[in-house]
Amino acid sequence: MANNELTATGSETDTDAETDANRLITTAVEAETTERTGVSETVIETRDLDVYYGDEQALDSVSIEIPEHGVTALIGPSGCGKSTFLRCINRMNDLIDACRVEGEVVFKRKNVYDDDVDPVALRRTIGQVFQKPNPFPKSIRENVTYGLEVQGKSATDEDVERALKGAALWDEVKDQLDSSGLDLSGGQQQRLCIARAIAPDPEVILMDEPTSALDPVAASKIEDLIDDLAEEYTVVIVTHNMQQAARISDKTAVFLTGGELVEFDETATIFENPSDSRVEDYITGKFG
Ligand SMILES: Nc1ncnc2c1ncn2[C@@H]1O[C@H](COP(=O)(O)OP(=O)(O)OP(=O)(O)O)[C@@H](O)[C@H]1O
Repeated sequence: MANNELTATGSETDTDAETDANRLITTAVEAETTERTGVSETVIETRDLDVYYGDEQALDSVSIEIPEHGVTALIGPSGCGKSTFLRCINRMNDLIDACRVEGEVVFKRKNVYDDDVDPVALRRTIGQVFQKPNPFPKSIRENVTYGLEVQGKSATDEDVERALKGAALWDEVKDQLDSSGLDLSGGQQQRLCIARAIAPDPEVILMDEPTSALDPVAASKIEDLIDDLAEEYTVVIVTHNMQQAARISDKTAVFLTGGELVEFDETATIFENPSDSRVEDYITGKFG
């Protein structure tokens, strides 16, 4: 959990730990080198989104406008509905029988829950990368070409090279494209999954804690990659790591227990000057 990471700074008292946590986060915000400023169009908008698993409500009337390009981070304590929210965007929740969605998820002016939306096609336009790298037990090349071939398109060598370069993996694997994707390291496997997600040329990439199963060096490479991807794609990322959110995101949404979206703003504002005292309490480690 982020709290543990933030307080594992050798501080002797809670107050010291809080100060250290704030300093770490502020430094991360200040250190963010890529400033993607300017007005961006909304690409995903949810309106009064409620989600239930059986009788349990997981999201409570969430309305948000996510801008095109850049990185939007979703943070909040365990069980507050971050992954549920992410899965609504490309209808991955359809695969969970007990899940019921009410309200709207508008992607480029179209409600993705309209009857005429094909969820499989939607998931190619809104790709997803999961917490644990999950390459197919196939060659590196086949992992990348899969997304194009299920659309009935033949994938060229150029397509493979483009996707692997886009995922910052090409130089490491260009001489072993026919080896199994499972023989790669964890970090390389995650970049292969990113290459697979970008091969069909999506507009949005959803990432659910994409670095939490990786060592710090591999995680740092993925963070750099996310920064590059955000030039071309809209990236929405769930993270438990507040320093990571501060480092890599342009905007941050804070969810709290009960599936409530409490605050959504520029990342610097969320970490340095949040409006809601519950956000400040969460960020300074008072709960969560
Ligand atoms: N497949 C499911 N079936 C039933 N309940 C679920 C399912 N997935 C999530 N939930 C419940 O919905 C709520 C929100 O869960 P979700 O995984 O979206 O939260 P989260 O903020 O992503 O949590 P974490 O940070 O621990 O991953 C929780 O109470 C969880 O138990």
